[in-house]
Amino acid sequence: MKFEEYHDRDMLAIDVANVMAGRLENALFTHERATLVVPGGTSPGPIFDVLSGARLDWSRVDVTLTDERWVDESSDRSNGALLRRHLLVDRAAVATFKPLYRAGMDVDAGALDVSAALADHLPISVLLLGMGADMHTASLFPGADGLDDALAADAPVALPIHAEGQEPRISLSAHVLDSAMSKHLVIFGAEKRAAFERAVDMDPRNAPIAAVLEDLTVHWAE
Ligand SMILES: O=C(O)[C@H](O)[C@@H](O)[C@H](O)[C@H](O)COP(=O)(O)O
Repeated sequence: MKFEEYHDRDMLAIDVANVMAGRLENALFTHERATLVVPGGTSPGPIFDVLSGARLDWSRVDVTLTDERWVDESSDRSNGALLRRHLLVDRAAVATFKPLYRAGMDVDAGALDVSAALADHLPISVLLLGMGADMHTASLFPGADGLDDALAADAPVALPIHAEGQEPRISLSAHVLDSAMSKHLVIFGAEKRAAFERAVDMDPRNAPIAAVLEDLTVHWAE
């Protein structure tokens, strides 16, 4: 695991976007298509704004999310809508977006459908993760209903997660995230840095980020 510290969030966004673009390009040298998986939330937007302009063959890139709130894209809670605004624009507009939300399905049925839809697009070529101060990543929240299943080695690709205070969520499973070829975590601020430093020695059931540490590069700014 590597820990990269940046002078500020703008420098981090530019560098992380550049690293991710380079890893996508490398994947496309040896594979017909590449799979890019990114989080929602408030941290990654500036990275997307830079990455979307990267000069690479986006027509051969499949983009999906680490997790999604089980809401329509018209909701301001939708991670899919966030991607359409910030990542699937500019040169990246021609990438193939594979949303996790399924209108007309409940999250259980949706998770089965997503698992089938993503099976042929694994392993992930480039993964960007976020993390909460509670050490959750994707929608793998400590104490959530569905977390133990999502941490299992034989977990399906995607699962429903029900966490206190959250709308129903769908999340990629820990082993799918952990098996990504290039893995990056973006966290900001002292609280999340301290939480991450505690998490590395914790049980993933209490600190789900601990389930995806292998070969992870952490990108941090105040
Ligand atoms: O649906 C989401 O919210 C994200 O996918 C989630 O996994 C996010 O990465 C963390 O909650 C951190 O969120 P912030 O970047 O907003 O702190």
